[in-house]
Amino acid sequence: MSRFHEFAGAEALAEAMADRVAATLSEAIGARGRASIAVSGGTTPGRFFDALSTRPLDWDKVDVTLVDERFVPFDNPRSNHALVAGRLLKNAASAAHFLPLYQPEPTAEAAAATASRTAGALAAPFDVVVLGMGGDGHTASFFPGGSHLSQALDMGTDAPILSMEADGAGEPRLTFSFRRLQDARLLILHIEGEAKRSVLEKAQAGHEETEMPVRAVLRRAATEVDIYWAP
Ligand SMILES: O=C1O[C@H](COP(=O)(O)O)[C@@H](O)[C@H](O)[C@H]1O
Repeated sequence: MSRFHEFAGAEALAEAMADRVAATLSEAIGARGRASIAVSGGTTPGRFFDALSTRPLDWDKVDVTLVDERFVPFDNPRSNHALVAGRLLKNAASAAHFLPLYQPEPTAEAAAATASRTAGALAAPFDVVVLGMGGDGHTASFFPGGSHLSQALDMGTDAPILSMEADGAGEPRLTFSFRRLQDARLLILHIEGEAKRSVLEKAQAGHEETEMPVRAVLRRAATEVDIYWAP
């Protein structure tokens, strides 16, 4: 199940999404003393990060992590951590506590095991999860043909963070499991552009998760998905 929120442009979307996310984090701090958010990387969330970073919140009580990461160090231009550091962890949000998925281990598999003990130990469920989607129907690092795709999508998988290799992924990846993402108190899928709207419609029209893993989120997430879209 999902709700579709359409905006005239990317700026309006970023501001509205930042208001919604900030309100959810604020409620969480009020209710439980701390709040958690897992965000995506890639090219889409930059404007949203800029907007969210200015929202007045008790940011020192907010834990921020990534839904997925490329297995590259911070100084690599493809690092999702570097994106979050530059666009989100600034202004008021510079006081937030960031938990990285990347770990300087010899393999992505070893890094996933280490990250499972750190970021993976954040209390479940997340207060907020913001997912993106690739043109191939991947979300987080649930890639079609991914080496650990079936484990990542399996609700029986205990490991909170897994490694993933896939032809379309570039470098090896680290990803939170579907189980750890799907029950967030606020679960957002953020996409922009006509091409991604078409990909979304194709995903909504079919069932096969191995073909388009975002279908797991659209069809099986415990939390209703809020889809934010602008042309
Ligand atoms: O590789 C990734 O891609 C997706 C989508 O990225 P975009 O550039 O099309 O916005 C992103 O959600 C994911 O976090 C990232 O690692």
